[in-house]
Amino acid sequence: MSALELDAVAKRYTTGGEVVCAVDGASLTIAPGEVVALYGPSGSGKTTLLELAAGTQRPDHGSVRFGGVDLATLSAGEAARYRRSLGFVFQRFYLHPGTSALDNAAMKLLFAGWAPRRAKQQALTWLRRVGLEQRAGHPPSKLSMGEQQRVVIARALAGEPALILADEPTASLDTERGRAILSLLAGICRERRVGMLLATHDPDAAAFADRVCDLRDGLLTERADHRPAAAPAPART
Ligand SMILES: Nc1ncnc2c1ncn2[C@@H]1O[C@H](COP(=O)(O)OP(=O)(O)OP(=O)(O)O)[C@@H](O)[C@H]1O
Repeated sequence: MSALELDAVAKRYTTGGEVVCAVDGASLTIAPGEVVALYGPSGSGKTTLLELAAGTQRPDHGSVRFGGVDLATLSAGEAARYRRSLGFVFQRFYLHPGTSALDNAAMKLLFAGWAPRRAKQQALTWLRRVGLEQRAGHPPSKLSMGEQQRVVIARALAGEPALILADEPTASLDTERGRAILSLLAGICRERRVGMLLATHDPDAAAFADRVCDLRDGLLTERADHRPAAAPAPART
């Protein structure tokens, strides 16, 4: 069964009498462990589609289902629980500056009510998995951009997410570090059977996806001839 299914989803914004069709009848499925890129220029509707997938926006038409359940039918509490089950990886890291990589990676678990010791153990497991165990005690200011994004990935995966929503996750990184991060993230998603919707305007990032959907003015077209890029050699980030 598909993890996420968008069926003929449309979303318009009206501002000052002007109507913008941000997403125009998009249909898309993501299976567990599948990495799907939304590739398009600024303003093409990528973030809106991610928000529809997260349930933070409601479609004007069509449906968004997760595990077969239409998000529109969820109560406020169920919708909040669904959002908590997602892992978010953004261009900006949103790391807490005053605390260590370990505390940052554990933060979501602590908010979710995990006991501190267990949360830190889980966070450390994921920092180890992304190659940052030796830097666990460092605050974000003492980490490189690539290392900070690895903390974000550890934070997202520590909660054992049902789905990862990534919005331009490599935009703050140079090409080599971006490739290393994407390769790591895509590899973990496939290994853990977690689907990922990856919004990007970077062809290098899209290349790591199993499938690529081109977005233009809210219209989505899946590429028929896409083949995922091979993982690059490990690089320092
Ligand atoms: N809250 C909003 N109110 C009005 N218009 C909006 C709103 N959010 C997005 N839009 C418009 O919808 C269209 C799609 O925007 P969206 O942010 O989804 O695209 P994007 O591909 O993610 O762009 P970017 O890469 O620049 O973030 C754009 O024309 C944008 O101006």
